[in-house]
Amino acid sequence: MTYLAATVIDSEHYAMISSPPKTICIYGAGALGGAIAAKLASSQEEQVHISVIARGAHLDGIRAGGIRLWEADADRPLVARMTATDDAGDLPPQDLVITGLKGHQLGAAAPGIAKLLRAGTRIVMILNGVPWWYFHRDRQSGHAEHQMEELDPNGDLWRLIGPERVIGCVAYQGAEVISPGEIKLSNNGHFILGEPSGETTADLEAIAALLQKAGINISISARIRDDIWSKLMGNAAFNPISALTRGLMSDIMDDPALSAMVGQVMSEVKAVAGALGSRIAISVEERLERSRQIGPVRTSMLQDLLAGKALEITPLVGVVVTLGKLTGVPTPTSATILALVTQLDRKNLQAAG
Ligand SMILES: NC(=O)C1=CN([C@@H]2O[C@H](COP(=O)(O)OP(=O)(O)OC[C@H]3O[C@@H](n4cnc5c(N)ncnc54)[C@H](OP(=O)(O)O)[C@@H]3O)[C@@H](O)[C@H]2O)C=CC1
Ligand SMILES: CC(C)(CO)C(=O)C(=O)O
Repeated sequence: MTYLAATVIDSEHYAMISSPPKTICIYGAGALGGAIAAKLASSQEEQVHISVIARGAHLDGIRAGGIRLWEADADRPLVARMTATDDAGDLPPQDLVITGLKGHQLGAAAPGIAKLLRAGTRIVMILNGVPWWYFHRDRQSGHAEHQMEELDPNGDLWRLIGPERVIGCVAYQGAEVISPGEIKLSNNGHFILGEPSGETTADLEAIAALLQKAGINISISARIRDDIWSKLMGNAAFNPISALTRGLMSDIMDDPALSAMVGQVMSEVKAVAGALGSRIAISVEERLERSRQIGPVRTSMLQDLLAGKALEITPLVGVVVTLGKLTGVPTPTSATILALVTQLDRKNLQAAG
């Protein structure tokens, strides 16, 4: 396990009652959530209980044959069986919940997630983009505890879950559900975990160790917001542009006009992040080069478009524009892409019925 920056210890944090956690539920066991569930279920001792919340045909697939997980370049899948349901009320309160939901799906799932909580339950939220809890215990922006209505309509997540339970998670791991219950990873990726406060808590270390033991590459960050923005420099550009063009990441990078547009979005995201007090060490040129190395990957937004599902637009694109306005940073390219991809989403959902 690596530590990405110096840490500050602060005793005021939420703590798991059972550490390491004995009951773990993955809520939204899709591409990334399902991959983590399969690895956890295959690596823990008997007394640790892993369950998943999924729905529809994917849930049927998991119930019938477990999660079949194809690591990148594997010649056979890892098969992991676990308790699977679409009703959180079927499960007892948990020590740890890991969400694999998209940012725009969290609000609707909040009452279900709340059923899994008791004092001390921690929640790792795997998310691209700016998360709903972003300003909780934020000492760098001057907007501490600011709540973003567009990410958390009516404040349901803040009220029913509570930002104090959350551990942020940034995923550098490509994944796709390729058939019900079957998941394919596109690389041997890694995940970054961090408390919103920047502390290295006992919970954070216990959860990181648990995931590491399951064969997942984990880093702990004392500045998780910096990591969120560094990742978002890519997703704010590639995800909507890939949906608009139906192109793979490599198709976008091979097109000079599109890769220039990616660079413009990256500059805007970096400027907004800087205005909120984040330190992004990577330059736009280095970030572009890193994205080029990812190769022929279908982004999660393109996967959703092709499946006729709602797109994760607000956390990845809309919030960049909103926070640009909050901080006085111009975001013209992001605003244009936002208008285009919002219309695409509307038409795509109409066509899907
Ligand atoms: N996939 C990738 O390569 C990467 C994704 N990310 C980010 O990680 C996060 C998770 O993405 P990803 O793994 O792709 O997401 P997926 O869409 O693959 O998984 C989400 C799963 O949750 C299910 N779900 C949604 N709402 C509910 C609900 N109320 N009850 C039960 N199940 C529900 C979805 O079902 P349904 O399909 O029916 O909606 C789906 O199976 C996103 O923020 C994404 O941007 C980050 C890096 C890479
Ligand atoms: C493009 C990718 C895989 C980069 O990790 C991603 O984050 C996504 O598809 O949302």
